[in-house]
Amino acid sequence: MNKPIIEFKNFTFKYVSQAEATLKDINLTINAGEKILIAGPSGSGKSTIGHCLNGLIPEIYEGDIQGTCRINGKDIIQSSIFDLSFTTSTILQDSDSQFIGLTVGEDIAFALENDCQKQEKMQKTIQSWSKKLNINNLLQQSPQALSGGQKQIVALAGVLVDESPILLFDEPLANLDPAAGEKTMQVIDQVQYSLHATVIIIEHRLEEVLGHDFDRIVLIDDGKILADTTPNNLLHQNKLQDSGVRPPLYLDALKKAGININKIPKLEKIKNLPTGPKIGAQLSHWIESNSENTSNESKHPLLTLKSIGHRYNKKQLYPLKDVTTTIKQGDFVSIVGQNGAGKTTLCRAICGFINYEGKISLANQDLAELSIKQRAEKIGYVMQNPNQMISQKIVFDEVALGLRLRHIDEDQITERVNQTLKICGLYPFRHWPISALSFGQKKRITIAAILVLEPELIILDEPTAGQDWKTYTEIMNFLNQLNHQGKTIMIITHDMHLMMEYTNRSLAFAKGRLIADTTPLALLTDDNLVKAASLRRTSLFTLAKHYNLPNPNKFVQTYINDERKHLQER
Ligand SMILES: Nc1ncnc2c1ncn2[C@@H]1O[C@H](COP(=O)(O)OP(=O)(O)OP(=O)(O)O)[C@@H](O)[C@H]1O
Ligand SMILES: Nc1ncnc2c1ncn2[C@@H]1O[C@H](COP(=O)(O)OP(=O)(O)OP(=O)(O)O)[C@@H](O)[C@H]1O
Repeated sequence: MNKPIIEFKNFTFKYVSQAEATLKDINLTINAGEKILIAGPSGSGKSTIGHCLNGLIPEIYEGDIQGTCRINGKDIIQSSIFDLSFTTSTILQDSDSQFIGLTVGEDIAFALENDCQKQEKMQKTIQSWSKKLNINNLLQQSPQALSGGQKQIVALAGVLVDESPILLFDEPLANLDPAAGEKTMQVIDQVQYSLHATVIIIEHRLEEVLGHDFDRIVLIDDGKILADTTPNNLLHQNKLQDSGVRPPLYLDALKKAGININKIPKLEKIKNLPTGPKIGAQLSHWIESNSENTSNESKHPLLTLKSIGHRYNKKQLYPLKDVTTTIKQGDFVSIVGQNGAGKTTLCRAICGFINYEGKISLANQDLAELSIKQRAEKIGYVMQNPNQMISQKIVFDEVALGLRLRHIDEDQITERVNQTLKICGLYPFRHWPISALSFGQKKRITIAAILVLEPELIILDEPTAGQDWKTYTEIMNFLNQLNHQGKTIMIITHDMHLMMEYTNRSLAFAKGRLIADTTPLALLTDDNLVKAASLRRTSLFTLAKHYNLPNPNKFVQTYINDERKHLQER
């Protein structure tokens, strides 16, 4: 078991187009059968490490290499992508670029066809994996007709059927609904157990992944390894926060309540936290001294949806149906629920990208009377996949495009674009080619390109998916600021804490239907709704339960109030 399968020795890599090395003097050994989490802020080089494991470096992404990187005993300089495809299976962050087959079934079969498996065995393998991942009803569908989360799960199946010794997952949870995310982590655990595979997961959402066991966390910052240790050791240090990775919420809650977490020996699982009365009493005291209810009831109706429906084709199992609700001026709405439930479809209808049943009005004007361009002046839409939105080569030009199309004066464009780039943390990159940026950085560009237009209603499809904590906070604080200035914001998200902390209202979807329109807290407290909409409670609820706090909701609310208070002070 202790045989190294991945060995980086004094490894430095510089992309051809970069002036500086992206990976700097990496020394990392991973043994066969280990399960490793690679965490670090956006642009720190996590995916670049992944590219070395699957041979994209140096074959596709050329650059200067110093030191060595050996995968399964072979130096990557001497291996081809083809050689490494037998060793490493990769699920990419951007699953769109991963599809080859015409149907989902064909796509999953592709890896097996490469291995020259018999048709019958292939069918069995595909059936078994698609059942485990709950996608057997999608096998005949075209991969391009899947929702964002469905694509992610199909890409995952394509990787798992391959049964390679190294499984590399680059942000596997980014687009999954909370229940599917948890299921995926369980499936990865099972695969590792049954295949004795080496599992490398690149993910910065520790809240979602740390409930599962990892041998080590490798923390990367600015191309260097900042820590390579057990989750428990790392949670006792401040390195995560210092490098901009958010620790799990329950640890933050313990700290906020004045509990010295360094005195607690085992931190990585809530169930292992000491259960004596002391911590519970301290948490209860914190709740009592901090409870206040914040509500910002908004008044004027802005967007009215009446019986909205859309069906892509006759085969569609659960078309969007009968969505009726009114979004008020100044609302900050989260749209949550199951992968494939129709969230993006609803937003496409609101923007007029697709035909729909029913009537949509903005401030009493029927939107059907407007052209898509006129609609876009009033409603800004930030899509899920940045690659579908980007059309320019240089960062500044991409953000300036909308203003240029509207013939705004060039001086004003420079001022507005620069201001937005600063807010989105992209100002230093303004003259960069977009192709040289990380996925997370590209996502931020597309948000900047919409924000710069200052529309009346902004709809964002998972703006924080794949974003590190710093960027997440920057983006959400910026949206929060816009919301406080009166802008109405709707946000599709699978991040339950984001929903709780930032939004005042949640629309929950399942199987094409709007099943709840309520406050985030009320939604997450209702067992039936949580199950039906594939949601998941955050670790704050689990902590409250672990300490038998009399009112878990009040505890969660206290945490949120505290976070909001700090937000206002910033
Ligand atoms: N193909 C490329 N060509 C040139 N530079 C690149 C390329 N891909 C990445 N980089 C550079 O390497 C840096 C690290 O990128 P990488 O994708 O490894 O980061 P990451 O830690 O995975 O980030 P994220 O969490 O945002 O995906 C980026 O800042 C980018 O400038
Ligand atoms: N272009 C398309 N053609 C045919 N069917 C589609 C198309 N786009 C989406 N669908 C189907 O419509 C349903 C709703 O998709 P939608 O993208 O609205 O889901 P979603 O709730 O946004 O999911 P996710 O959380 O995974 O992004 C899904 O079952 C999907 O397979």
